[in-house]
Amino acid sequence: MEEHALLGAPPSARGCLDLTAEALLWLQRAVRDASCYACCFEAEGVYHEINEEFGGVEYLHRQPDVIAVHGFLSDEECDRLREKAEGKLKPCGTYDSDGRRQPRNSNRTSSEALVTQREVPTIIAKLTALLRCTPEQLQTLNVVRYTAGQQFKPHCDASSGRCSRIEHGFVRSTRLVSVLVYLNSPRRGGKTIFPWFNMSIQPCKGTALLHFPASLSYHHDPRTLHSGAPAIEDKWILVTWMWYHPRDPSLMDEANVPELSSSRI
Ligand SMILES: O=C(O)CCC(=O)C(=O)O
Ligand SMILES: [Fe+2]
Repeated sequence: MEEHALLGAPPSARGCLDLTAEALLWLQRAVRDASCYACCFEAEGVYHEINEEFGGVEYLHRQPDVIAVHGFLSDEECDRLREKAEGKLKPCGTYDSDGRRQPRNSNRTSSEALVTQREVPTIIAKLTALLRCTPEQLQTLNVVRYTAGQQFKPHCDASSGRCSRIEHGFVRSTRLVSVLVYLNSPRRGGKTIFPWFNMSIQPCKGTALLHFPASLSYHHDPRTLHSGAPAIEDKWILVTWMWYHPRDPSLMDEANVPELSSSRI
């Protein structure tokens, strides 16, 4: 792999990260995108502002911003979420460019269970306070479990421009904030990795991790490429995304999503 004008030597050559060939291809494509959008980062790179006064906020990286919120969920809230989802998990799907769910996909080998907002009112209140958004801007929450060897290969959580039609009930919108909350603390494996700036985060129970996949002018930020590295021990997370616009309830109504259990968190 040649040294790149923007990136310098690839990360593996610098001995920082052992990237797969696939990840390097992603990076090359990201570099191409980045040169297209280089001017936008300065001129239009305005991102959603979260509530920095929310307890536990720590910037792990700036431009692009990656934020940890320590103690976002209590141990008990994490345990109760895992209990809710246990036994209800199904293999994760992925979504094509038209937002259609694709069955099992080798890029994302974990299992998931959707959690309706009515089951987790306390968590929704925390999310809306932290993100400064309405519940209707939140994509239906998802509890995800990775067992040994399972992973989510390098990807970005938004693509350029508004989504082509309807995704998860959101119309011609985009994801402004990605939120994942670690529900346990595996000691080995399962790191969240941002190869662009060589950052890897070891899951820590109750910590939320935020990044900003697209700007307020709908430019996706290729620097936010990230992956969930293969798990060694079980890894559990809660994931959701804050969208630019509220969901259209006639297209995706959580009233039609079955509850995982009768307990409320
Ligand atoms: O599991 C992780 O650490 C990353 C998950 C992720 O990127 C996603 O669900 O979009
Ligand atoms: Fe992601």
